[in-house]
Amino acid sequence: MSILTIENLSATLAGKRVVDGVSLTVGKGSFTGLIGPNGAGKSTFLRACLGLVPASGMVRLDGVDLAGLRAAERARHLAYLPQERETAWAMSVEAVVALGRLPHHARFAAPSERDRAAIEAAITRMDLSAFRYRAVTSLSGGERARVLIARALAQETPVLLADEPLAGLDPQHQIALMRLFRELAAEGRIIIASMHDLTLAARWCDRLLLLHRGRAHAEGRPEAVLTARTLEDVYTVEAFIGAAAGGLIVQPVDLSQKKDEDDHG
Ligand SMILES: Nc1ncnc2c1ncn2[C@@H]1O[C@H](COP(=O)(O)OP(=O)(O)OP(=O)(O)O)[C@@H](O)[C@H]1O
Repeated sequence: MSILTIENLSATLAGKRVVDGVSLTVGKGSFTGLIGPNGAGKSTFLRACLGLVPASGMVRLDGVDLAGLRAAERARHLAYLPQERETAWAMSVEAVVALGRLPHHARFAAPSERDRAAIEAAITRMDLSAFRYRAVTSLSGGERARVLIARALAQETPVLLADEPLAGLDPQHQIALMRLFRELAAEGRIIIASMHDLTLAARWCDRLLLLHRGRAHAEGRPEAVLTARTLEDVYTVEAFIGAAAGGLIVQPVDLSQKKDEDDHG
């Protein structure tokens, strides 16, 4: 039973406390949505979990302190999809996905049967077969995003931390990705993904962590976290929250516009 325990995680950047004492415990099979307004600290929280920014607190996977591991070993535990999708070199899609296997074999070693199977599975899952020999630099933003997700999948880690994986994807691929994350969780992985689409977060995540000014403002099941009051307090928007088959629909609305129309109509 894998359990990821994040205790009192804090990070300070340029003298500002950007992540402030955030704790979260998630077990295998869970898909957690990390939500919060721009600048709330979501990316920094994920990067702090990975040891990519100086942080205090503790991140443990099944009791193992991840900060104490060497980079390659940590990469066998945690895969990370960064927010930045730029790729500098004109490598083929297949070669980029294969980079996900680097933590699993000795430098310069030929890919094993297992490596090849993981690369194939990731390419198929991300619907990239038609692109496999294309240079990543020739792909559209959304296609490139899918390549980087495939690279993280090929890493075959028990934990996947994804920073805005939905950004740049069309609705069909957004839903496919949320379904995939649910499947990966059902296979026993731990998924934490930051996102801004609250309806997708509510429908597909089994829990949400809402960050606000670096702190955990709310955490729990989507219905408990996504209340009109919370959305107003944290996002300073009013929202239509409706129940529909498959989960909540959360639609921020500008109620002042409606009021103006009523007043003048
Ligand atoms: N390298 C840095 N130096 C100084 N401040 C930083 C740095 N990186 C991030 N910040 C600040 O930390 C805060 C949190 O940023 P972060 O990127 O973690 O937010 P976020 O919740 O991911 O936002 P978004 O939804 O806009 O991606 C912001 O105020 C940001 O300006």
